Amino acid sequence: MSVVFVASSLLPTPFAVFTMHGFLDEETGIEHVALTLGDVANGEAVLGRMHSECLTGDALFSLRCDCGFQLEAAMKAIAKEGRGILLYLRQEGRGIGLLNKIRAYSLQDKGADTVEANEQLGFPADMRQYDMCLPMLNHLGINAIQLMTNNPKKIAALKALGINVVERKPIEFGKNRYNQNYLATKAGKMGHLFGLQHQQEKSEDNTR
Ligand SMILES: Nc1nc2c(ncn2[C@@H]2O[C@H](COP(=O)(O)OP(=O)(O)OP(=O)(O)O)[C@@H](O)[C@H]2O)c(=O)[nH]1
Ligand SMILES: [Zn+2]
Repeated sequence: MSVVFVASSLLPTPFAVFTMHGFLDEETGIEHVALTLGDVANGEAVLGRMHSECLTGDALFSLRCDCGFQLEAAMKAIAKEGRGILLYLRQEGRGIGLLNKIRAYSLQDKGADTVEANEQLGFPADMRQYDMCLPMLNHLGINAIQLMTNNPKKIAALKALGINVVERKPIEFGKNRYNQNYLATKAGKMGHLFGLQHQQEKSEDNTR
């Protein structure tokens, strides 16, 4: 995989003024983004999130999933810490793409769960790769991460790439009546770790 750095700029947000770094996968033409805050290259472990694109949740306020809430919570956590990294990975719909995700949602409207819907379309439940993370983190001088995730497969994939995940930080936000089944399937069929977050963090901000 040939992922190269292209350009950096400031990105003011309601939470902090991040620095935004753009990367290009020269083989596929896919553009990825990293947001950093503070000195992330000083050798100390960095609070981080590797967030896969979810146009519906991240930009269109969808309540079908928890993605947008997790994205906002991660940015807020990094802002609170004053230091951290968010990789925004352009692998929509766990890698099947936006239009196939809409096809999958259509099947879910008829009763399939999120895994069954992918399978009925001929895809595995999760097609994501995390290879692009390594060149992005290397470019930014980061070698150890406190990772915000509930997904043990994400941790395993990053570790397999040689990324030093020193700690997992739960990130449970955005539970609502529309994503109950989605979250239950994540926990039941995909091995996600739920229910371990501190009560205080839960009550902090569950809705936008
Ligand atoms: N195929 C499919 N993809 C979905 C569905 N709901 C959300 N997604 C995608 O699932 C991915 C979620 O990414 P993340 O939030 O980074 O990862 P995660 O595996 O949920 O793990 P966490 O780190 O615990 O959030 C995004 O690419 C979404 O577009 C769905 O019903 N079907
Ligand atoms: Zn989503």
